Amino acid sequence: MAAAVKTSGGFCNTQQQWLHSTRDLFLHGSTHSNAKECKSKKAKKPISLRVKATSTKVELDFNDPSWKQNFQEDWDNRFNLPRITDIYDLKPRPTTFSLKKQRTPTGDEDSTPMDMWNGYVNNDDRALMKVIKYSSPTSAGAECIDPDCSWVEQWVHRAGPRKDIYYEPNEVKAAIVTCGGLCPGLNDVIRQVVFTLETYGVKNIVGIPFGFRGFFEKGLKEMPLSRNLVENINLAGGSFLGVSRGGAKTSEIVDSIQARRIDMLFVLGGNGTHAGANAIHDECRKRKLKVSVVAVPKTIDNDIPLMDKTFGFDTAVEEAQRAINSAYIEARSAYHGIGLVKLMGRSSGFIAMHASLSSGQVDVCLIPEVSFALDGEYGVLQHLEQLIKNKGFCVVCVAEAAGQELLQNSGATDASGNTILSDIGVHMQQKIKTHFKGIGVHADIKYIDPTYMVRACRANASDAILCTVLGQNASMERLPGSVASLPASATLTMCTFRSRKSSRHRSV
Ligand SMILES: Nc1ncnc2c1ncn2[C@@H]1O[C@H](COP(=O)(O)OP(=O)(O)OP(=O)(O)O)[C@@H](O)[C@H]1O
Ligand SMILES: O=P(O)(O)OC[C@H]1O[C@](O)(CO)[C@@H](O)[C@@H]1O
Ligand SMILES: [Mg+2]
Repeated sequence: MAAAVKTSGGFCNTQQQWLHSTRDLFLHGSTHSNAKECKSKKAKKPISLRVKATSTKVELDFNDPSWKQNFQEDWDNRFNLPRITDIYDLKPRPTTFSLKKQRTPTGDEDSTPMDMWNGYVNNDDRALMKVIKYSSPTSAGAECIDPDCSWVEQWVHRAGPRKDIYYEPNEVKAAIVTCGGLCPGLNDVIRQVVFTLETYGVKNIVGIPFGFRGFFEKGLKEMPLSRNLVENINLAGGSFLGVSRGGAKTSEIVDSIQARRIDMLFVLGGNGTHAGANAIHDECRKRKLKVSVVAVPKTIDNDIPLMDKTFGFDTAVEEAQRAINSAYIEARSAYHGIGLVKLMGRSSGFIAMHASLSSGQVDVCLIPEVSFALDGEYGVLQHLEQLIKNKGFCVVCVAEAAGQELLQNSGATDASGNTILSDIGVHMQQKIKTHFKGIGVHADIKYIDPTYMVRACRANASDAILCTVLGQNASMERLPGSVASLPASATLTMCTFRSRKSSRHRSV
Protein backbone atom coordinates (compact mmCIF):
# COMPACT_ATOMS: atom_id res chain seq x y z
CA MET A 1 0.00 0.00 0.00
CA ALA A 2 1.50 3.31 -0.97
CA ALA A 3 1.94 6.15 1.44
CA ALA A 4 0.04 9.40 1.27
CA VAL A 5 1.56 12.48 -0.28
CA LYS A 6 0.53 15.99 0.46
CA THR A 7 0.71 18.46 -2.37
CA SER A 8 -0.80 21.88 -2.70
CA GLY A 9 -2.78 21.34 0.46
CA GLY A 10 -4.46 18.07 -0.49
CA PHE A 11 -3.79 14.42 0.09
CA CYS A 12 -3.49 11.94 -2.73
CA ASN A 13 -3.55 8.69 -0.98
CA THR A 14 -4.33 5.06 -0.90
CA GLN A 15 -8.03 5.76 -0.68
CA GLN A 16 -7.80 7.52 -4.00
CA GLN A 17 -6.12 4.54 -5.59
CA TRP A 18 -8.72 2.23 -4.20
CA LEU A 19 -11.41 4.43 -5.58
CA HIS A 20 -9.96 4.07 -9.03
CA SER A 21 -9.59 0.35 -8.75
CA THR A 22 -13.07 -0.20 -7.39
CA ARG A 23 -14.95 2.21 -9.59
CA ASP A 24 -17.31 -0.49 -10.82
CA LEU A 25 -18.34 -1.45 -7.35
CA PHE A 26 -18.50 2.04 -5.92
CA LEU A 27 -19.99 3.82 -8.82
CA HIS A 28 -21.19 7.01 -7.19
CA GLY A 29 -19.15 10.12 -7.53
CA SER A 30 -17.21 11.47 -10.40
CA THR A 31 -15.71 14.59 -8.92
CA HIS A 32 -13.29 14.00 -6.14
CA SER A 33 -11.63 16.76 -4.21
CA ASN A 34 -8.53 14.66 -3.69
CA ALA A 35 -8.48 13.68 -7.30
CA LYS A 36 -8.26 17.34 -8.19
CA GLU A 37 -5.34 17.72 -5.82
CA CYS A 38 -3.65 14.70 -7.33
CA LYS A 39 -3.98 16.10 -10.77
CA SER A 40 -2.47 19.35 -9.60
CA LYS A 41 0.75 17.46 -8.94
CA LYS A 42 1.06 16.81 -12.59
CA ALA A 43 0.16 20.37 -13.49
CA LYS A 44 2.57 22.70 -15.20
CA LYS A 45 5.41 24.00 -13.15
CA PRO A 46 6.16 25.49 -10.76
CA ILE A 47 4.07 23.75 -8.12
CA SER A 48 4.06 24.58 -4.48
CA LEU A 49 4.50 22.00 -1.81
CA ARG A 50 2.82 22.98 1.38
CA VAL A 51 4.52 21.41 4.28
CA LYS A 52 2.51 20.24 7.22
CA ALA A 53 5.25 20.04 9.83
CA THR A 54 6.51 23.57 9.56
CA SER A 55 3.91 25.23 7.38
CA THR A 56 6.66 26.45 5.10
CA LYS A 57 5.95 26.66 1.43
CA VAL A 58 8.55 25.71 -1.12
CA GLU A 59 8.23 26.74 -4.72
CA LEU A 60 9.66 24.12 -7.04
CA ASP A 61 10.78 25.10 -10.49
CA PHE A 62 11.23 21.95 -12.53
CA ASN A 63 13.31 23.86 -15.10
CA ASP A 64 15.92 24.28 -12.42
CA PRO A 65 18.27 21.27 -12.76
CA SER A 66 18.68 21.18 -8.99
CA TRP A 67 14.94 20.94 -8.25
CA LYS A 68 15.30 17.41 -7.01
CA GLN A 69 18.02 18.36 -4.58
CA ASN A 70 15.87 21.30 -3.40
CA PHE A 71 12.97 18.96 -2.86
CA GLN A 72 15.08 16.54 -0.89
CA GLU A 73 16.62 19.26 1.23
CA ASP A 74 13.17 20.58 1.99
CA TRP A 75 11.97 17.12 2.87
CA ASP A 76 14.94 16.60 5.23
CA ASN A 77 14.23 19.95 6.87
CA ARG A 78 10.66 18.99 7.47
CA PHE A 79 11.68 15.74 9.07
CA ASN A 80 14.41 17.25 11.11
CA LEU A 81 13.89 16.11 14.69
CA PRO A 82 14.50 18.65 17.38
CA ARG A 83 16.62 17.18 20.16
CA ILE A 84 17.21 18.12 23.72
CA THR A 85 20.91 18.45 22.87
CA ASP A 86 20.00 21.34 20.55
CA ILE A 87 19.39 23.39 23.68
CA TYR A 88 21.52 21.81 26.36
CA ASP A 89 25.11 20.76 26.25
CA LEU A 90 24.53 17.28 27.59
CA LYS A 91 27.01 14.50 27.92
CA PRO A 92 25.84 11.24 26.42
CA ARG A 93 25.83 8.16 28.63
CA PRO A 94 25.71 4.54 27.56
CA THR A 95 22.22 3.21 27.21
CA THR A 96 20.73 1.17 30.02
CA PHE A 97 18.61 -0.71 27.49
CA SER A 98 19.70 -3.95 25.90
CA LEU A 99 23.13 -3.89 27.47
CA LYS A 100 23.53 -7.59 26.99
CA LYS A 101 23.34 -9.56 23.81
CA GLN A 102 19.71 -10.10 23.08
CA ARG A 103 20.08 -13.62 21.78
CA THR A 104 22.94 -15.95 22.35
CA PRO A 105 23.80 -19.14 20.53
CA THR A 106 21.87 -22.05 21.99
CA GLY A 107 24.96 -23.99 22.92
CA ASP A 108 23.76 -27.01 20.92
CA GLU A 109 26.49 -28.80 19.14
CA ASP A 110 24.80 -28.07 15.83
CA SER A 111 24.39 -24.40 16.40
CA THR A 112 26.94 -22.14 14.78
CA PRO A 113 28.47 -19.85 17.32
CA MET A 114 27.71 -16.41 16.03
CA ASP A 115 27.14 -12.97 17.33
CA MET A 116 23.40 -12.28 17.47
CA TRP A 117 23.85 -8.72 18.68
CA ASN A 118 20.77 -6.75 17.71
CA GLY A 119 22.56 -3.46 17.42
CA TYR A 120 21.27 0.06 17.90
CA VAL A 121 19.63 2.58 15.68
CA ASN A 122 21.89 5.33 14.50
CA ASN A 123 20.56 8.89 14.38
CA ASP A 124 21.26 8.95 10.66
CA ASP A 125 19.38 5.72 9.94
CA ARG A 126 16.45 6.27 7.65
CA ALA A 127 13.50 4.31 6.26
CA LEU A 128 12.33 4.78 2.70
CA MET A 129 8.79 6.12 2.55
CA LYS A 130 7.74 4.86 -0.85
CA VAL A 131 8.41 1.43 -2.17
CA ILE A 132 6.86 1.93 -5.59
CA LYS A 133 8.69 3.72 -8.37
CA TYR A 134 6.22 4.95 -10.96
CA SER A 135 7.74 5.22 -14.38
CA SER A 136 5.12 7.59 -15.72
CA PRO A 137 2.22 9.73 -14.52
CA THR A 138 0.02 7.29 -16.42
CA SER A 139 1.05 4.38 -14.17
CA ALA A 140 -1.89 3.17 -12.09
CA GLY A 141 -2.01 5.09 -8.83
CA ALA A 142 0.95 7.24 -9.85
CA GLU A 143 2.08 9.72 -7.23
CA CYS A 144 4.44 12.01 -9.04
CA ILE A 145 6.09 15.19 -7.90
CA ASP A 146 7.18 16.51 -11.26
CA PRO A 147 5.50 16.21 -14.67
CA ASP A 148 7.95 13.50 -15.78
CA CYS A 149 7.44 11.44 -12.68
CA SER A 150 11.15 11.06 -12.06
CA TRP A 151 12.10 9.12 -8.97
CA VAL A 152 12.55 11.16 -5.81
CA GLU A 153 13.52 9.34 -2.69
CA GLN A 154 11.77 10.28 0.51
CA TRP A 155 13.43 9.13 3.68
CA VAL A 156 12.18 9.38 7.24
CA HIS A 157 13.91 8.80 10.55
CA ARG A 158 14.15 5.30 11.84
CA ALA A 159 12.94 4.67 15.33
CA GLY A 160 14.58 2.37 17.83
CA PRO A 161 17.06 2.12 20.68
CA ARG A 162 20.12 4.36 20.59
CA LYS A 163 23.53 3.52 21.99
CA ASP A 164 23.72 6.78 23.93
CA ILE A 165 21.09 8.35 26.11
CA TYR A 166 20.89 11.77 27.75
CA TYR A 167 18.75 11.17 30.81
CA GLU A 168 19.55 9.30 33.98
CA PRO A 169 16.73 6.71 34.09
CA ASN A 170 16.83 6.58 37.88
CA GLU A 171 16.15 10.27 38.19
CA VAL A 172 13.62 11.08 35.50
CA LYS A 173 9.87 11.40 35.76
CA ALA A 174 7.83 10.24 32.76
CA ALA A 175 4.17 11.07 32.14
CA ILE A 176 1.67 9.58 29.71
CA VAL A 177 -1.52 11.27 28.54
CA THR A 178 -4.24 10.12 26.11
CA CYS A 179 -6.39 12.75 24.37
CA GLY A 180 -9.23 13.04 21.86
CA GLY A 181 -11.65 10.21 21.13
CA LEU A 182 -11.23 6.57 22.05
CA CYS A 183 -9.39 4.18 19.79
CA PRO A 184 -8.70 0.46 20.19
CA GLY A 185 -5.10 -0.06 21.28
CA LEU A 186 -4.63 2.96 23.55
CA ASN A 187 -4.11 0.63 26.49
CA ASP A 188 -1.64 -1.46 24.53
CA VAL A 189 0.48 1.62 23.83
CA ILE A 190 0.31 2.86 27.45
CA ARG A 191 1.32 -0.59 28.65
CA GLN A 192 4.24 -0.85 26.27
CA VAL A 193 5.55 2.61 27.06
CA VAL A 194 5.57 1.67 30.76
CA PHE A 195 7.24 -1.68 30.06
CA THR A 196 9.96 -0.16 27.92
CA LEU A 197 10.67 2.70 30.30
CA GLU A 198 11.02 0.20 33.13
CA THR A 199 13.40 -1.83 31.01
CA TYR A 200 15.57 1.26 30.78
CA GLY A 201 15.39 1.58 34.55
CA VAL A 202 12.87 4.44 34.81
CA LYS A 203 11.10 4.25 38.17
CA ASN A 204 8.90 7.31 38.24
CA ILE A 205 6.14 6.92 35.63
CA VAL A 206 2.75 8.58 35.97
CA GLY A 207 -0.49 8.73 34.00
CA ILE A 208 -2.30 12.04 33.52
CA PRO A 209 -6.05 11.38 33.80
CA PHE A 210 -8.57 12.47 31.16
CA GLY A 211 -6.36 14.00 28.51
CA PHE A 212 -4.88 17.49 28.76
CA ARG A 213 -7.66 18.27 31.22
CA GLY A 214 -5.76 16.22 33.81
CA PHE A 215 -3.02 18.85 33.81
CA PHE A 216 -5.15 21.66 35.14
CA GLU A 217 -8.53 20.41 36.37
CA LYS A 218 -8.56 20.49 40.15
CA GLY A 219 -9.32 17.15 41.73
CA LEU A 220 -7.76 15.09 38.94
CA LYS A 221 -4.72 13.35 40.36
CA GLU A 222 -1.87 11.80 38.41
CA MET A 223 -1.68 8.02 38.65
CA PRO A 224 1.60 6.24 39.42
CA LEU A 225 2.13 3.57 36.76
CA SER A 226 4.14 0.38 36.91
CA ARG A 227 4.43 -2.88 35.03
CA ASN A 228 2.32 -4.54 37.71
CA LEU A 229 -0.48 -2.05 37.35
CA VAL A 230 -0.65 -2.02 33.56
CA GLU A 231 0.09 -5.70 33.00
CA ASN A 232 -3.46 -6.56 31.87
CA ILE A 233 -4.87 -3.28 30.63
CA ASN A 234 -4.52 -4.39 27.02
CA LEU A 235 -7.25 -6.95 27.62
CA ALA A 236 -9.83 -4.16 27.80
CA GLY A 237 -10.88 -1.44 25.38
CA GLY A 238 -10.92 2.29 26.08
CA SER A 239 -8.16 4.21 27.81
CA PHE A 240 -6.98 3.19 31.25
CA LEU A 241 -6.16 6.85 31.84
CA GLY A 242 -9.34 8.30 30.35
CA VAL A 243 -9.59 10.79 27.49
CA SER A 244 -11.11 14.21 26.92
CA ARG A 245 -11.56 16.91 24.33
CA GLY A 246 -11.09 20.65 24.64
CA GLY A 247 -9.89 22.90 27.38
CA ALA A 248 -6.22 22.84 26.56
CA LYS A 249 -4.35 25.99 27.59
CA THR A 250 -0.75 25.44 26.68
CA SER A 251 0.75 27.76 29.28
CA GLU A 252 -1.26 26.14 32.09
CA ILE A 253 -0.27 22.69 30.89
CA VAL A 254 3.39 23.65 30.85
CA ASP A 255 3.06 25.29 34.31
CA SER A 256 1.71 21.97 35.48
CA ILE A 257 4.52 20.02 33.77
CA GLN A 258 7.00 22.28 35.51
CA ALA A 259 5.32 21.98 38.90
CA ARG A 260 5.15 18.19 38.63
CA ARG A 261 8.79 18.06 37.51
CA ILE A 262 8.00 15.98 34.47
CA ASP A 263 11.02 15.33 32.25
CA MET A 264 9.37 13.41 29.47
CA LEU A 265 5.85 13.46 28.20
CA PHE A 266 4.22 10.83 26.02
CA VAL A 267 1.16 12.19 24.28
CA LEU A 268 -1.21 9.79 22.54
CA GLY A 269 -3.76 11.39 20.27
CA GLY A 270 -4.90 12.63 16.89
CA ASN A 271 -4.33 15.81 14.92
CA GLY A 272 -5.63 18.09 17.68
CA THR A 273 -3.51 16.37 20.28
CA HIS A 274 -0.45 16.69 18.08
CA ALA A 275 -1.06 20.40 17.64
CA GLY A 276 -1.26 20.52 21.44
CA ALA A 277 1.95 18.48 21.83
CA ASN A 278 3.70 20.81 19.41
CA ALA A 279 2.53 23.84 21.37
CA ILE A 280 3.73 22.24 24.62
CA HIS A 281 7.10 21.53 23.03
CA ASP A 282 7.41 25.13 21.80
CA GLU A 283 6.47 26.50 25.19
CA CYS A 284 8.96 24.20 26.95
CA ARG A 285 11.65 25.40 24.56
CA LYS A 286 10.72 29.00 25.19
CA ARG A 287 11.06 28.41 28.91
CA LYS A 288 14.25 26.41 28.35
CA LEU A 289 12.82 23.41 30.16
CA LYS A 290 14.59 20.11 29.75
CA VAL A 291 11.43 18.29 28.74
CA SER A 292 11.11 15.78 25.91
CA VAL A 293 7.74 15.48 24.22
CA VAL A 294 7.01 12.42 22.10
CA ALA A 295 3.64 12.11 20.41
CA VAL A 296 2.23 8.79 19.26
CA PRO A 297 -0.29 9.26 16.45
CA LYS A 298 -3.70 7.82 17.19
CA THR A 299 -6.69 7.98 14.94
CA ILE A 300 -9.31 5.40 14.30
CA ASP A 301 -10.08 7.27 11.09
CA ASN A 302 -6.68 6.32 9.56
CA ASP A 303 -6.43 9.77 8.04
CA ILE A 304 -2.89 10.76 8.92
CA PRO A 305 -0.93 11.50 5.77
CA LEU A 306 2.28 9.53 5.25
CA MET A 307 1.10 6.67 7.41
CA ASP A 308 -0.18 3.45 5.86
CA LYS A 309 -2.16 2.49 8.91
CA THR A 310 -2.81 3.97 12.30
CA PHE A 311 -3.49 1.73 15.27
CA GLY A 312 -7.11 0.87 16.03
CA PHE A 313 -8.15 1.16 12.41
CA ASP A 314 -7.90 -2.55 11.67
CA THR A 315 -9.99 -3.37 14.73
CA ALA A 316 -12.58 -0.76 13.80
CA VAL A 317 -12.86 -2.21 10.29
CA GLU A 318 -13.33 -5.69 11.71
CA GLU A 319 -16.09 -4.46 14.04
CA ALA A 320 -17.70 -2.46 11.26
CA GLN A 321 -17.85 -5.57 9.14
CA ARG A 322 -20.06 -7.20 11.75
CA ALA A 323 -22.58 -4.38 11.40
CA ILE A 324 -22.48 -4.72 7.62
CA ASN A 325 -23.01 -8.45 7.92
CA SER A 326 -26.10 -7.87 10.11
CA ALA A 327 -27.43 -5.34 7.60
CA TYR A 328 -26.88 -7.86 4.84
CA ILE A 329 -28.70 -10.64 6.71
CA GLU A 330 -31.62 -8.32 7.50
CA ALA A 331 -31.84 -7.04 3.93
CA ARG A 332 -31.46 -10.46 2.37
CA SER A 333 -34.21 -11.90 4.55
CA ALA A 334 -36.73 -9.11 4.01
CA TYR A 335 -38.93 -8.58 0.98
CA HIS A 336 -37.24 -5.73 -0.85
CA GLY A 337 -34.86 -5.28 2.05
CA ILE A 338 -32.43 -2.35 2.14
CA GLY A 339 -29.68 -2.56 4.75
CA LEU A 340 -28.16 0.81 5.63
CA VAL A 341 -25.09 1.16 7.85
CA LYS A 342 -23.48 4.40 9.01
CA LEU A 343 -19.83 4.24 10.06
CA MET A 344 -17.40 6.59 11.78
CA GLY A 345 -14.80 8.80 10.18
CA ARG A 346 -14.76 12.51 10.96
CA SER A 347 -13.81 13.62 7.51
CA SER A 348 -12.62 10.48 5.83
CA GLY A 349 -14.23 7.32 4.56
CA PHE A 350 -11.45 4.84 5.25
CA ILE A 351 -13.41 2.76 7.77
CA ALA A 352 -16.51 2.65 5.55
CA MET A 353 -14.50 1.85 2.45
CA HIS A 354 -12.34 -0.86 3.97
CA ALA A 355 -15.23 -2.48 5.83
CA SER A 356 -17.28 -2.48 2.62
CA LEU A 357 -14.47 -3.98 0.57
CA SER A 358 -13.60 -6.63 3.11
CA SER A 359 -17.21 -7.66 3.74
CA GLY A 360 -17.98 -8.11 0.06
CA GLN A 361 -21.64 -7.51 0.95
CA VAL A 362 -22.01 -3.84 0.13
CA ASP A 363 -23.60 -2.57 -3.07
CA VAL A 364 -23.04 1.13 -2.52
CA CYS A 365 -20.41 2.78 -0.33
CA LEU A 366 -20.61 6.53 0.16
CA ILE A 367 -17.61 8.42 1.47
CA PRO A 368 -16.83 12.12 1.96
CA GLU A 369 -13.94 12.03 -0.50
CA VAL A 370 -16.41 11.43 -3.33
CA SER A 371 -19.34 13.75 -3.84
CA PHE A 372 -22.60 12.18 -4.95
CA ALA A 373 -26.22 13.02 -5.65
CA LEU A 374 -29.13 11.23 -3.98
CA ASP A 375 -31.78 12.32 -6.47
CA GLY A 376 -31.81 12.38 -10.24
CA GLU A 377 -31.00 10.01 -13.05
CA TYR A 378 -27.49 9.20 -11.78
CA GLY A 379 -28.37 9.53 -8.11
CA VAL A 380 -28.03 6.92 -5.40
CA LEU A 381 -31.80 6.44 -5.05
CA GLN A 382 -32.19 5.59 -8.70
CA HIS A 383 -29.42 3.05 -8.35
CA LEU A 384 -31.09 1.46 -5.31
CA GLU A 385 -34.29 1.21 -7.29
CA GLN A 386 -32.40 -0.79 -9.93
CA LEU A 387 -30.80 -3.03 -7.32
CA ILE A 388 -34.17 -3.83 -5.75
CA LYS A 389 -35.57 -4.53 -9.18
CA ASN A 390 -32.66 -6.73 -10.28
CA LYS A 391 -31.65 -8.63 -7.18
CA GLY A 392 -34.42 -7.96 -4.67
CA PHE A 393 -32.34 -6.44 -1.86
CA CYS A 394 -29.27 -4.27 -1.33
CA VAL A 395 -26.83 -2.99 1.26
CA VAL A 396 -25.60 0.60 1.56
CA CYS A 397 -22.69 1.74 3.72
CA VAL A 398 -22.33 5.45 4.41
CA ALA A 399 -19.45 7.21 6.16
CA GLU A 400 -20.65 9.74 8.74
CA ALA A 401 -19.00 12.65 6.93
CA ALA A 402 -20.32 11.73 3.49
CA GLY A 403 -22.78 14.02 1.73
CA GLN A 404 -22.57 16.79 4.34
CA GLU A 405 -23.20 19.31 1.57
CA LEU A 406 -26.67 17.79 1.18
CA LEU A 407 -27.56 18.55 4.80
CA GLN A 408 -28.10 21.61 6.91
CA ASN A 409 -25.07 22.39 9.00
CA SER A 410 -25.75 23.80 12.46
CA GLY A 411 -22.23 25.22 12.64
CA ALA A 412 -21.87 23.64 16.07
CA THR A 413 -18.46 22.46 17.25
CA ASP A 414 -17.30 20.15 20.03
CA ALA A 415 -15.11 21.21 22.95
CA SER A 416 -11.98 20.95 20.79
CA GLY A 417 -13.47 23.03 17.98
CA ASN A 418 -14.19 20.08 15.66
CA THR A 419 -17.31 20.52 13.53
CA ILE A 420 -20.27 18.45 14.69
CA LEU A 421 -21.53 16.61 11.65
CA SER A 422 -25.14 16.42 10.55
CA ASP A 423 -26.63 12.92 10.53
CA ILE A 424 -26.33 11.55 7.01
CA GLY A 425 -27.55 8.11 8.14
CA VAL A 426 -30.95 9.29 9.35
CA HIS A 427 -31.23 11.58 6.34
CA MET A 428 -30.62 8.70 3.94
CA GLN A 429 -33.06 6.48 5.79
CA GLN A 430 -35.78 9.11 5.36
CA LYS A 431 -34.90 9.81 1.75
CA ILE A 432 -34.96 6.12 0.81
CA LYS A 433 -38.32 5.66 2.54
CA THR A 434 -39.85 8.66 0.81
CA HIS A 435 -38.41 7.69 -2.56
CA PHE A 436 -39.79 4.15 -2.59
CA LYS A 437 -43.14 5.32 -1.22
CA GLY A 438 -43.24 7.91 -3.99
CA ILE A 439 -42.73 5.34 -6.75
CA GLY A 440 -45.13 2.89 -5.14
CA VAL A 441 -42.53 0.15 -4.58
CA HIS A 442 -42.37 -1.65 -1.25
CA ALA A 443 -39.03 -1.26 0.56
CA ASP A 444 -38.11 -2.51 4.01
CA ILE A 445 -35.26 -0.38 5.38
CA LYS A 446 -33.10 -1.66 8.22
CA TYR A 447 -30.86 1.07 9.54
CA ILE A 448 -27.85 0.21 11.73
CA ASP A 449 -25.72 2.88 13.43
CA PRO A 450 -22.90 1.10 15.29
CA THR A 451 -20.98 4.38 15.78
CA TYR A 452 -19.16 3.92 19.11
CA MET A 453 -19.18 0.13 18.92
CA VAL A 454 -16.40 0.11 16.34
CA ARG A 455 -13.98 1.94 18.63
CA ALA A 456 -15.05 0.97 22.16
CA CYS A 457 -13.40 -2.40 21.93
CA ARG A 458 -10.13 -4.14 22.57
CA ALA A 459 -7.45 -4.05 19.85
CA ASN A 460 -7.29 -7.06 17.57
CA ALA A 461 -4.09 -9.04 17.05
CA SER A 462 -2.64 -6.92 14.27
CA ASP A 463 -3.35 -3.65 16.08
CA ALA A 464 -1.90 -5.08 19.30
CA ILE A 465 1.39 -5.74 17.52
CA LEU A 466 1.40 -2.29 15.93
CA CYS A 467 0.75 -0.69 19.34
CA THR A 468 3.56 -2.66 20.92
CA VAL A 469 6.01 -1.44 18.29
CA LEU A 470 4.77 2.15 18.60
CA GLY A 471 4.94 2.09 22.40
CA GLN A 472 8.43 0.65 22.37
CA ASN A 473 9.73 3.04 19.77
CA ALA A 474 8.19 6.05 21.48
CA SER A 475 10.02 5.23 24.72
CA MET A 476 13.24 4.47 22.91
CA GLU A 477 13.09 7.83 21.17
CA ARG A 478 12.56 9.69 24.38
CA LEU A 479 15.54 8.51 26.35
CA PRO A 480 18.01 9.56 23.65
CA GLY A 481 16.47 12.97 24.18
CA SER A 482 14.45 13.58 21.10
CA VAL A 483 11.53 15.93 21.07
CA ALA A 484 9.08 14.96 18.41
CA SER A 485 5.74 16.01 17.12
CA LEU A 486 3.68 15.37 14.01
CA PRO A 487 4.59 14.37 11.44
CA ALA A 488 8.03 13.57 12.75
CA SER A 489 6.68 11.30 15.44
CA ALA A 490 4.21 9.77 13.07
CA THR A 491 6.95 8.56 10.83
CA LEU A 492 9.42 8.28 13.61
CA THR A 493 7.43 5.86 15.67
CA MET A 494 6.21 4.05 12.63
CA CYS A 495 9.33 3.67 10.64
CA THR A 496 10.86 0.68 12.34
CA PHE A 497 7.63 -1.09 11.71
CA ARG A 498 7.46 0.25 8.22
CA SER A 499 11.01 -0.63 7.32
CA ARG A 500 10.55 -4.19 8.50
CA LYS A 501 7.33 -4.44 6.64
CA SER A 502 8.69 -3.04 3.43
CA SER A 503 11.74 -5.26 3.41
CA ARG A 504 9.57 -8.32 3.83
CA HIS A 505 6.85 -7.25 1.45
CA ARG A 506 8.74 -5.23 -1.09
CA SER A 507 6.10 -5.70 -3.69
CA VAL A 508 3.17 -4.30 -1.70
N1 LIG B 1 -4.33 23.73 17.85
C1 LIG B 1 -4.30 23.23 19.08
N2 LIG B 1 -3.42 23.68 19.99
C2 LIG B 1 -3.39 23.18 21.24
N3 LIG B 1 -4.21 22.19 21.68
C3 LIG B 1 -5.10 21.69 20.80
C4 LIG B 1 -5.21 22.18 19.46
N4 LIG B 1 -6.19 21.49 18.84
C5 LIG B 1 -6.68 20.61 19.75
N5 LIG B 1 -6.04 20.73 20.92
C6 LIG B 1 -6.30 19.95 22.12
O1 LIG B 1 -5.94 18.58 21.88
C7 LIG B 1 -6.87 17.73 22.54
C8 LIG B 1 -7.40 16.71 21.56
O2 LIG B 1 -7.95 17.33 20.38
P1 LIG B 1 -9.20 16.72 19.60
O3 LIG B 1 -10.37 16.62 20.53
O4 LIG B 1 -9.38 17.50 18.36
O5 LIG B 1 -8.81 15.23 19.31
P2 LIG B 1 -7.72 14.60 18.35
O6 LIG B 1 -6.40 14.60 19.05
O7 LIG B 1 -7.76 15.25 17.02
O8 LIG B 1 -8.21 13.09 18.30
P3 LIG B 1 -9.43 12.46 17.45
O9 LIG B 1 -8.78 11.76 16.31
O10 LIG B 1 -10.07 11.52 18.37
O11 LIG B 1 -10.32 13.57 17.04
C9 LIG B 1 -7.96 18.58 23.13
O12 LIG B 1 -7.76 18.68 24.54
C10 LIG B 1 -7.79 19.91 22.43
O13 LIG B 1 -8.16 21.00 23.26
O1 LIG C 1 -15.98 10.94 20.64
P1 LIG C 1 -16.74 12.01 19.95
O2 LIG C 1 -16.41 13.34 20.54
O3 LIG C 1 -18.18 11.74 19.82
O4 LIG C 1 -16.13 12.10 18.48
C1 LIG C 1 -16.44 11.23 17.46
C2 LIG C 1 -15.39 11.36 16.38
O5 LIG C 1 -14.16 10.87 16.85
C3 LIG C 1 -13.62 9.93 15.94
O6 LIG C 1 -13.90 8.64 16.43
C4 LIG C 1 -12.13 10.10 15.84
O7 LIG C 1 -11.78 11.33 15.33
C5 LIG C 1 -14.36 10.19 14.63
O8 LIG C 1 -14.42 9.07 13.79
C6 LIG C 1 -15.70 10.63 15.12
O9 LIG C 1 -16.33 11.49 14.20
MG1 LIG D 1 -9.01 15.01 15.34
